[in-house]
Amino acid sequence: MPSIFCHLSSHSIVICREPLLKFECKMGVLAQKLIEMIHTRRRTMTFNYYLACPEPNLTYGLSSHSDIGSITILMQDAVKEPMLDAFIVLIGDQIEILTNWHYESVEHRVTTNKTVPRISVACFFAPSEEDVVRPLKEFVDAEHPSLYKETKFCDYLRNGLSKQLRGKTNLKFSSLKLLPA
Ligand SMILES: O=C(O)CCC(=O)C(=O)O
Ligand SMILES: [Fe+2]
Repeated sequence: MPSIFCHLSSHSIVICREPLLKFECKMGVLAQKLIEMIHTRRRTMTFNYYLACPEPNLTYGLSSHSDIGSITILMQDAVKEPMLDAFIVLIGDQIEILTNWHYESVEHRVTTNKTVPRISVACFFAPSEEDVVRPLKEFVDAEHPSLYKETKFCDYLRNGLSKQLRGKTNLKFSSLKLLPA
């Protein structure tokens, strides 16, 4: 079993490079920077098992949230079957902050199924806890003032983990503008 974890963990780094390289095509900058800043640092993985629920409309597997880190690679079993043999790539809050809201972190939730349980594996890539995250200078100018203050990732993480999941409210912790409650 431990070797499966190692295999998944090292492959997830390779998988993570692909979507990050797409950033370069769009922005003409940054892919390497994003890769260096993000994926080589804090890497965690969760294995999720969602029980079947006879009344799925009355419960969530996981309520609505955006991921605290930079990028999440999600592997799902066949239950949801959005696309077999595909990974889902979710942009997390740290990419929203780094790109000064050029890319938005994606709000998502998990629903349950009536009859079958569901399994997923999520690989979370994030800055290291000592990293200070702020919008990269390439995304800040007179027309696009910085929307986020400098935040040590460990403080952002601690704040996020101390709260219930609730939409994109974690971003308030770093935001320089007033966000709706
Ligand atoms: O299990 C899933 O499909 C998503 C899990 C998730 O969003 C999370 O762990 O942050
Ligand atoms: Fe998530």
